[in-house]
Amino acid sequence: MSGVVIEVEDLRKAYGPVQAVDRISFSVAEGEIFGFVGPNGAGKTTTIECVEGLRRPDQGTIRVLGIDPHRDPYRLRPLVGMQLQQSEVPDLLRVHEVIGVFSALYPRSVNGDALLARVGLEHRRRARVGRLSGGEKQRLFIALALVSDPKVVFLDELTTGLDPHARRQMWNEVRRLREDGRTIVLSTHFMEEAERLCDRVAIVDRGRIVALDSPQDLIHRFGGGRRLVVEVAPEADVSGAVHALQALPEVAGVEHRGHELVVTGRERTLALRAVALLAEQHVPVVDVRTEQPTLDDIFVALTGRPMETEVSDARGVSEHGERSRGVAG
Ligand SMILES: Nc1ncnc2c1ncn2[C@@H]1O[C@H](COP(=O)(O)OP(=O)(O)OP(=O)(O)O)[C@@H](O)[C@H]1O
Repeated sequence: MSGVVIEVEDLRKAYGPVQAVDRISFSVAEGEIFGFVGPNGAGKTTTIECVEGLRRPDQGTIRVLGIDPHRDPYRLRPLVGMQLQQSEVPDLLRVHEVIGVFSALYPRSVNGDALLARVGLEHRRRARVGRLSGGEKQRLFIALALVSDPKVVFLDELTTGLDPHARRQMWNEVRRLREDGRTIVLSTHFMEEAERLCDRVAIVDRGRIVALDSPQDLIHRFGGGRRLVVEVAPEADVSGAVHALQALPEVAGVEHRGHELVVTGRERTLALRAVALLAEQHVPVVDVRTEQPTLDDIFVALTGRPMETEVSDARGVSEHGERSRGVAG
Protein backbone atom coordinates (compact mmCIF):
# COMPACT_ATOMS: atom_id res chain seq x y z
CA MET A 1 0.00 0.00 0.00
CA SER A 2 3.16 2.16 -0.08
CA GLY A 3 2.43 3.86 3.22
CA VAL A 4 -0.96 5.28 2.22
CA VAL A 5 -3.52 4.50 4.88
CA ILE A 6 -6.54 6.46 3.67
CA GLU A 7 -7.50 7.30 0.10
CA VAL A 8 -10.58 9.34 -0.71
CA GLU A 9 -11.54 10.29 -4.23
CA ASP A 10 -14.31 12.64 -5.30
CA LEU A 11 -16.41 12.25 -2.15
CA ARG A 12 -19.86 13.85 -2.27
CA LYS A 13 -22.70 13.93 0.21
CA ALA A 14 -25.81 16.09 0.24
CA TYR A 15 -28.58 16.41 2.81
CA GLY A 16 -31.56 17.49 0.73
CA PRO A 17 -30.55 20.79 -0.84
CA VAL A 18 -27.40 21.13 1.32
CA GLN A 19 -24.25 19.90 -0.44
CA ALA A 20 -22.35 19.11 2.75
CA VAL A 21 -19.36 17.51 0.99
CA ASP A 22 -18.62 18.55 -2.56
CA ARG A 23 -15.97 16.56 -4.47
CA ILE A 24 -13.44 16.07 -1.71
CA SER A 25 -10.27 14.06 -2.45
CA PHE A 26 -7.29 13.45 -0.19
CA SER A 27 -4.98 10.75 1.07
CA VAL A 28 -3.36 10.19 4.45
CA ALA A 29 0.04 8.57 4.91
CA GLU A 30 0.92 6.07 7.59
CA GLY A 31 1.95 7.71 10.86
CA GLU A 32 0.61 11.10 9.90
CA ILE A 33 -1.52 13.48 11.96
CA PHE A 34 -3.90 14.77 9.32
CA GLY A 35 -6.28 17.59 10.22
CA PHE A 36 -9.49 19.01 8.81
CA VAL A 37 -9.88 22.64 9.72
CA GLY A 38 -12.86 24.78 8.92
CA PRO A 39 -15.80 26.68 10.33
CA ASN A 40 -19.08 25.20 11.54
CA GLY A 41 -20.95 23.40 8.84
CA ALA A 42 -17.91 23.22 6.52
CA GLY A 43 -18.41 19.46 6.11
CA LYS A 44 -15.65 18.09 8.38
CA THR A 45 -17.82 15.69 10.38
CA THR A 46 -19.66 14.44 7.32
CA THR A 47 -16.34 13.72 5.59
CA ILE A 48 -14.84 11.94 8.60
CA GLU A 49 -17.98 9.90 9.23
CA CYS A 50 -18.13 8.81 5.58
CA VAL A 51 -14.52 7.65 5.88
CA GLU A 52 -15.31 5.83 9.14
CA GLY A 53 -18.20 4.08 7.41
CA LEU A 54 -20.83 5.72 9.60
CA ARG A 55 -22.45 7.76 6.81
CA ARG A 56 -23.04 6.62 3.28
CA PRO A 57 -21.63 8.98 0.64
CA ASP A 58 -23.66 9.82 -2.48
CA GLN A 59 -20.59 9.39 -4.62
CA GLY A 60 -16.86 8.78 -4.44
CA THR A 61 -14.45 6.05 -3.46
CA ILE A 62 -13.01 5.54 0.01
CA ARG A 63 -10.33 3.10 1.09
CA VAL A 64 -9.06 2.80 4.64
CA LEU A 65 -6.15 0.36 4.98
CA GLY A 66 -7.23 -0.86 1.55
CA ILE A 67 -10.75 -1.64 2.79
CA ASP A 68 -13.97 -0.07 1.52
CA PRO A 69 -15.69 0.98 4.77
CA HIS A 70 -19.17 0.51 3.30
CA ARG A 71 -18.61 -2.83 1.57
CA ASP A 72 -16.56 -4.39 4.35
CA PRO A 73 -17.41 -2.61 7.62
CA TYR A 74 -16.76 -5.60 9.88
CA ARG A 75 -13.25 -6.11 8.59
CA LEU A 76 -12.45 -2.44 9.08
CA ARG A 77 -14.11 -1.85 12.48
CA PRO A 78 -11.36 -3.31 14.73
CA LEU A 79 -8.64 -1.55 12.75
CA VAL A 80 -9.94 1.97 13.34
CA GLY A 81 -10.64 3.83 16.57
CA MET A 82 -13.36 6.46 16.73
CA GLN A 83 -13.76 9.04 19.39
CA LEU A 84 -17.34 9.31 20.57
CA GLN A 85 -19.17 12.51 21.22
CA GLN A 86 -19.92 13.42 24.87
CA SER A 87 -23.58 12.50 24.85
CA GLU A 88 -22.99 8.92 23.74
CA VAL A 89 -21.78 7.49 27.06
CA PRO A 90 -24.28 7.23 29.96
CA ASP A 91 -23.25 9.40 32.92
CA LEU A 92 -24.13 6.75 35.48
CA LEU A 93 -21.70 4.14 34.21
CA ARG A 94 -18.33 3.92 35.93
CA VAL A 95 -15.17 4.45 33.93
CA HIS A 96 -14.02 0.81 34.13
CA GLU A 97 -17.52 -0.39 33.19
CA VAL A 98 -17.50 1.73 30.02
CA ILE A 99 -14.11 0.30 29.10
CA GLY A 100 -15.49 -3.21 29.76
CA VAL A 101 -18.56 -2.64 27.57
CA PHE A 102 -16.45 -1.35 24.70
CA SER A 103 -13.87 -4.13 25.04
CA ALA A 104 -16.67 -6.70 24.68
CA LEU A 105 -17.50 -5.29 21.24
CA TYR A 106 -14.21 -6.48 19.77
CA PRO A 107 -12.82 -9.96 19.30
CA ARG A 108 -9.48 -8.74 20.60
CA SER A 109 -8.99 -5.83 22.97
CA VAL A 110 -6.20 -4.34 25.02
CA ASN A 111 -6.11 -4.59 28.83
CA GLY A 112 -8.56 -2.01 30.26
CA ASP A 113 -6.44 -1.00 33.26
CA ALA A 114 -3.35 -0.58 31.10
CA LEU A 115 -5.43 1.61 28.82
CA LEU A 116 -6.63 3.79 31.69
CA ALA A 117 -3.05 4.14 32.94
CA ARG A 118 -1.98 5.04 29.46
CA VAL A 119 -4.36 8.05 29.37
CA GLY A 120 -3.76 8.97 33.03
CA LEU A 121 -7.18 7.90 34.32
CA GLU A 122 -6.25 4.93 36.51
CA HIS A 123 -7.20 6.89 39.67
CA ARG A 124 -10.65 7.58 38.19
CA ARG A 125 -11.34 3.93 37.42
CA ARG A 126 -14.40 3.72 39.69
CA ALA A 127 -15.67 7.25 39.03
CA ARG A 128 -18.99 7.68 37.26
CA VAL A 129 -18.67 9.22 33.81
CA GLY A 130 -20.91 12.11 34.90
CA ARG A 131 -18.38 13.07 37.59
CA LEU A 132 -15.41 13.41 35.23
CA SER A 133 -14.06 16.83 34.27
CA GLY A 134 -14.17 17.85 30.62
CA GLY A 135 -10.51 16.92 30.12
CA GLU A 136 -10.94 13.57 31.89
CA LYS A 137 -13.95 12.75 29.72
CA GLN A 138 -11.98 13.46 26.59
CA ARG A 139 -9.17 11.21 27.85
CA LEU A 140 -11.76 8.50 28.44
CA PHE A 141 -12.95 8.95 24.86
CA ILE A 142 -9.39 8.56 23.62
CA ALA A 143 -9.10 5.38 25.71
CA LEU A 144 -12.33 4.07 24.15
CA ALA A 145 -10.97 4.80 20.69
CA LEU A 146 -7.92 2.68 21.56
CA VAL A 147 -9.72 -0.36 22.98
CA SER A 148 -9.13 -2.47 19.85
CA ASP A 149 -5.53 -1.24 19.50
CA PRO A 150 -6.39 0.37 16.14
CA LYS A 151 -3.95 1.44 13.46
CA VAL A 152 -6.00 4.52 12.55
CA VAL A 153 -7.64 6.87 15.05
CA PHE A 154 -10.32 9.47 14.19
CA LEU A 155 -10.76 12.39 16.56
CA ASP A 156 -13.61 14.79 15.82
CA GLU A 157 -13.41 18.11 17.66
CA LEU A 158 -11.49 16.49 20.50
CA THR A 159 -10.68 19.70 22.33
CA THR A 160 -13.81 21.80 21.81
CA GLY A 161 -15.00 23.08 25.19
CA LEU A 162 -11.72 22.34 26.99
CA ASP A 163 -9.70 24.98 28.79
CA PRO A 164 -6.24 25.80 27.37
CA HIS A 165 -4.42 23.56 29.86
CA ALA A 166 -6.59 20.52 29.13
CA ARG A 167 -6.29 21.26 25.43
CA ARG A 168 -2.50 21.15 25.63
CA GLN A 169 -2.65 17.86 27.51
CA MET A 170 -4.86 16.50 24.74
CA TRP A 171 -2.30 17.58 22.14
CA ASN A 172 0.35 15.58 23.97
CA GLU A 173 -1.96 12.55 24.01
CA VAL A 174 -2.43 12.84 20.25
CA ARG A 175 1.32 13.14 19.70
CA ARG A 176 1.83 9.99 21.75
CA LEU A 177 -0.64 8.16 19.50
CA ARG A 178 1.56 9.04 16.58
CA GLU A 179 4.67 7.93 18.47
CA ASP A 180 2.98 4.52 18.79
CA GLY A 181 2.99 4.41 14.99
CA ARG A 182 -0.73 5.10 14.56
CA THR A 183 -2.25 7.33 11.92
CA ILE A 184 -4.52 10.08 13.19
CA VAL A 185 -7.25 12.00 11.41
CA LEU A 186 -8.75 14.86 13.37
CA SER A 187 -11.05 17.79 12.87
CA THR A 188 -10.88 21.08 14.68
CA HIS A 189 -12.20 24.61 14.71
CA PHE A 190 -8.97 25.82 16.20
CA MET A 191 -6.37 26.99 13.75
CA GLU A 192 -3.73 27.04 16.47
CA GLU A 193 -4.44 23.41 17.21
CA ALA A 194 -4.02 22.45 13.58
CA GLU A 195 -0.84 24.47 13.34
CA ARG A 196 0.75 22.94 16.44
CA LEU A 197 -0.40 19.38 15.99
CA CYS A 198 -0.91 18.40 12.38
CA ASP A 199 1.64 17.20 9.85
CA ARG A 200 -0.78 18.21 7.11
CA VAL A 201 -3.94 20.24 7.14
CA ALA A 202 -6.90 20.30 4.77
CA ILE A 203 -8.68 23.63 5.02
CA VAL A 204 -12.36 22.94 4.38
CA ASP A 205 -14.92 25.54 3.45
CA ARG A 206 -18.46 24.95 2.21
CA GLY A 207 -17.92 21.29 1.51
CA ARG A 208 -14.64 21.67 -0.35
CA ILE A 209 -10.95 21.44 0.43
CA VAL A 210 -9.64 24.88 -0.43
CA ALA A 211 -6.01 24.11 0.47
CA LEU A 212 -4.06 21.08 1.65
CA ASP A 213 -0.45 21.06 2.82
CA SER A 214 1.74 21.20 5.92
CA PRO A 215 0.90 24.19 8.14
CA GLN A 216 4.33 25.69 7.41
CA ASP A 217 3.88 25.40 3.66
CA LEU A 218 0.37 26.84 3.78
CA ILE A 219 1.67 29.77 5.79
CA HIS A 220 4.54 30.22 3.38
CA ARG A 221 2.32 30.04 0.29
CA PHE A 222 -0.74 31.97 1.43
CA GLY A 223 0.41 33.89 4.48
CA GLY A 224 1.57 36.93 2.56
CA GLY A 225 5.16 36.60 3.80
CA ARG A 226 6.81 38.27 6.76
CA ARG A 227 5.63 41.43 8.49
CA LEU A 228 7.92 43.75 10.34
CA VAL A 229 6.25 46.39 12.49
CA VAL A 230 8.52 49.31 13.38
CA GLU A 231 7.35 51.88 15.90
CA VAL A 232 9.02 55.24 15.30
CA ALA A 233 9.26 58.30 17.55
CA PRO A 234 6.18 60.56 17.19
CA GLU A 235 8.22 63.47 15.81
CA ALA A 236 10.04 61.38 13.19
CA ASP A 237 9.77 62.32 9.53
CA VAL A 238 9.66 58.99 7.75
CA SER A 239 8.74 60.00 4.20
CA GLY A 240 12.30 59.58 2.87
CA ALA A 241 12.74 56.31 4.74
CA VAL A 242 9.48 54.92 3.31
CA HIS A 243 10.75 55.50 -0.23
CA ALA A 244 14.13 53.99 0.58
CA LEU A 245 12.48 50.94 2.16
CA GLN A 246 10.28 50.45 -0.89
CA ALA A 247 13.41 50.38 -3.04
CA LEU A 248 14.92 47.46 -1.11
CA PRO A 249 14.71 44.18 -3.06
CA GLU A 250 13.48 42.34 0.07
CA VAL A 251 10.53 44.67 0.55
CA ALA A 252 7.14 43.97 -1.05
CA GLY A 253 5.24 46.78 0.63
CA VAL A 254 5.44 49.53 3.25
CA GLU A 255 2.44 50.90 5.09
CA HIS A 256 2.63 53.98 7.31
CA ARG A 257 0.09 53.69 10.17
CA GLY A 258 0.30 56.43 12.81
CA HIS A 259 3.67 55.96 14.50
CA GLU A 260 4.20 52.58 12.88
CA LEU A 261 5.75 51.39 9.65
CA VAL A 262 4.52 47.98 8.55
CA VAL A 263 7.04 46.43 6.19
CA THR A 264 6.18 43.22 4.33
CA GLY A 265 8.26 40.86 2.25
CA ARG A 266 9.25 37.22 1.87
CA GLU A 267 13.00 37.17 2.46
CA ARG A 268 14.55 36.03 5.72
CA THR A 269 16.76 39.13 5.68
CA LEU A 270 13.77 41.52 5.60
CA ALA A 271 13.98 42.62 9.24
CA LEU A 272 17.76 43.06 9.28
CA ARG A 273 17.86 45.07 6.07
CA ALA A 274 14.92 47.28 7.00
CA VAL A 275 16.22 48.09 10.48
CA ALA A 276 19.71 48.82 9.12
CA LEU A 277 18.25 51.17 6.53
CA LEU A 278 16.21 53.05 9.14
CA ALA A 279 19.38 53.48 11.21
CA GLU A 280 21.24 54.84 8.15
CA GLN A 281 18.39 57.28 7.57
CA HIS A 282 18.57 58.38 11.24
CA VAL A 283 14.94 57.48 11.86
CA PRO A 284 14.44 57.23 15.65
CA VAL A 285 13.08 53.71 16.22
CA VAL A 286 11.21 53.03 19.47
CA ASP A 287 10.34 49.35 19.00
CA VAL A 288 10.55 46.60 16.40
CA ARG A 289 8.53 43.40 16.23
CA THR A 290 7.94 40.75 13.62
CA GLU A 291 4.54 39.21 13.01
CA GLN A 292 4.21 35.72 11.58
CA PRO A 293 1.08 34.90 9.62
CA THR A 294 -1.05 32.12 11.08
CA LEU A 295 -3.45 29.60 9.59
CA ASP A 296 -6.22 32.07 10.46
CA ASP A 297 -4.61 34.50 8.04
CA ILE A 298 -4.52 31.71 5.49
CA PHE A 299 -8.24 31.11 5.85
CA VAL A 300 -8.90 34.81 5.23
CA ALA A 301 -6.53 34.81 2.25
CA LEU A 302 -8.26 31.76 0.76
CA THR A 303 -11.90 32.58 1.41
CA GLY A 304 -11.93 36.36 1.77
CA ARG A 305 -13.53 36.17 5.22
CA PRO A 306 -12.47 35.29 8.77
CA MET A 307 -13.20 31.83 10.10
CA GLU A 308 -16.31 32.26 12.21
CA THR A 309 -16.48 29.62 14.89
CA GLU A 310 -19.93 30.15 16.29
CA VAL A 311 -20.05 26.92 18.26
CA SER A 312 -16.62 27.22 19.81
CA ASP A 313 -17.11 30.92 20.46
CA ALA A 314 -20.45 30.24 22.07
CA ARG A 315 -18.88 27.51 24.20
CA GLY A 316 -16.02 29.81 25.07
CA VAL A 317 -18.48 32.43 26.27
CA SER A 318 -20.46 29.96 28.33
CA GLU A 319 -17.24 28.54 29.77
CA HIS A 320 -16.20 31.99 30.87
CA GLY A 321 -19.71 32.68 32.10
CA GLU A 322 -19.65 29.57 34.25
CA ARG A 323 -16.21 30.36 35.52
CA SER A 324 -17.07 33.91 36.46
CA ARG A 325 -20.28 32.74 38.14
CA GLY A 326 -18.18 30.20 40.03
CA VAL A 327 -15.80 32.89 41.20
CA ALA A 328 -18.63 35.23 42.13
CA GLY A 329 -20.70 32.63 43.92
N1 LIG B 1 -27.74 14.59 9.44
C1 LIG B 1 -27.84 15.75 8.79
N2 LIG B 1 -28.99 16.13 8.21
C2 LIG B 1 -29.09 17.28 7.53
N3 LIG B 1 -28.08 18.17 7.38
C3 LIG B 1 -26.92 17.85 7.94
C4 LIG B 1 -26.72 16.64 8.69
N4 LIG B 1 -25.44 16.60 9.13
C5 LIG B 1 -24.85 17.75 8.70
N5 LIG B 1 -25.73 18.50 7.99
C6 LIG B 1 -25.43 19.77 7.32
O1 LIG B 1 -24.33 19.55 6.46
C7 LIG B 1 -23.41 20.63 6.51
C8 LIG B 1 -22.04 20.12 6.97
O2 LIG B 1 -22.15 19.69 8.32
P1 LIG B 1 -20.96 18.98 9.10
O3 LIG B 1 -21.47 18.62 10.45
O4 LIG B 1 -20.39 17.90 8.27
O5 LIG B 1 -19.92 20.15 9.19
P2 LIG B 1 -18.73 20.39 10.21
O6 LIG B 1 -17.67 21.07 9.46
O7 LIG B 1 -18.39 19.13 10.91
O8 LIG B 1 -19.40 21.40 11.22
P3 LIG B 1 -19.28 21.46 12.82
O9 LIG B 1 -17.92 22.01 13.06
O10 LIG B 1 -20.37 22.40 13.19
O11 LIG B 1 -19.49 20.07 13.33
C9 LIG B 1 -24.03 21.65 7.46
O12 LIG B 1 -24.75 22.58 6.67
C10 LIG B 1 -24.96 20.84 8.30
O13 LIG B 1 -26.04 21.62 8.74
